Amino acid sequence: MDKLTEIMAHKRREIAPLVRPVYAAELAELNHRLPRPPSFAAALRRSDRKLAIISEIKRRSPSAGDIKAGASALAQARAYRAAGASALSILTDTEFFGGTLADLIEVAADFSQNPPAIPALRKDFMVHPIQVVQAREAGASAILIIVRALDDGEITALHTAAQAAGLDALFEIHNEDELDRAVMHRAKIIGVNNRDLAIFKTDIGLSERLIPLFPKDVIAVSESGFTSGADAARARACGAHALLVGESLMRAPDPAALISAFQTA
Ligand SMILES: O=P(O)(O)OC[C@@H](O)[C@@H](O)c1c[nH]c2ccccc12
Repeated sequence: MDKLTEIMAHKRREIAPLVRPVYAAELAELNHRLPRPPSFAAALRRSDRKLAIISEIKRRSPSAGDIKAGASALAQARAYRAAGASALSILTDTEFFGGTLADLIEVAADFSQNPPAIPALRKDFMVHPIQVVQAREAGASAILIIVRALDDGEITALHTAAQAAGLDALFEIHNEDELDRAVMHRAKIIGVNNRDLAIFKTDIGLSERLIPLFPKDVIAVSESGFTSGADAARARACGAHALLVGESLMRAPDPAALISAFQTA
């Protein structure tokens, strides 16, 4: 069994006790009642032509092991914001990545009380609309849809729920077939994960192959494996609007210097 399959099996077991029908009316009511989160999509389209940097809070991962065990999500988020990050990606999976939904709640609450708020992606293995309810309540601006991990019915349910709740969706893909599926679902934001989650090999060449095939109106994100301005320059050259960066920023003694190197590549 590859790692993604293992993670998805665990996630389905983890959320099983929470699963219940989630109707459009409930999501619309939630969206109406809660303050509107900052737009994730808008943050990725910068007017100054710099690359948008989605900065990730990730304490550990199956591929890297411990990255920054015990890191404060709030301190990390504040450092990223001060460094000019366009958006955050907050891992909320505990078992494999050492994050929690409480990390997202803490950061979103702090940012809304002490502006400016930058949008946060709930980075988790979404399988059911109940996780969209959680994301909206926690203060997220977007959810992740990993195309390879889901069937088309699940994708429709998640995407429809996200739209009803006022959230954007980042569709994550690894090959041409998954790109076709994301486009069929009318994805507005598509990310190429340069890391193959089955075997943990990272290759920015995957973005160079796939991003030029995106429809012109889609926001293009290149995810994983960025450590230098030279890496970022490759993503920009093939048409990426945004980079999703985790490990190198978590480890950086000065995230601001690295973010600025990525932005101006
Ligand atoms: O730490 P990196 O190599 O900069 O990668 C960040 C991000 O792309 C990666 O964490 C990621 C991409 N897709 C995911 C899906 C689930 C969990 C994690 C991820």
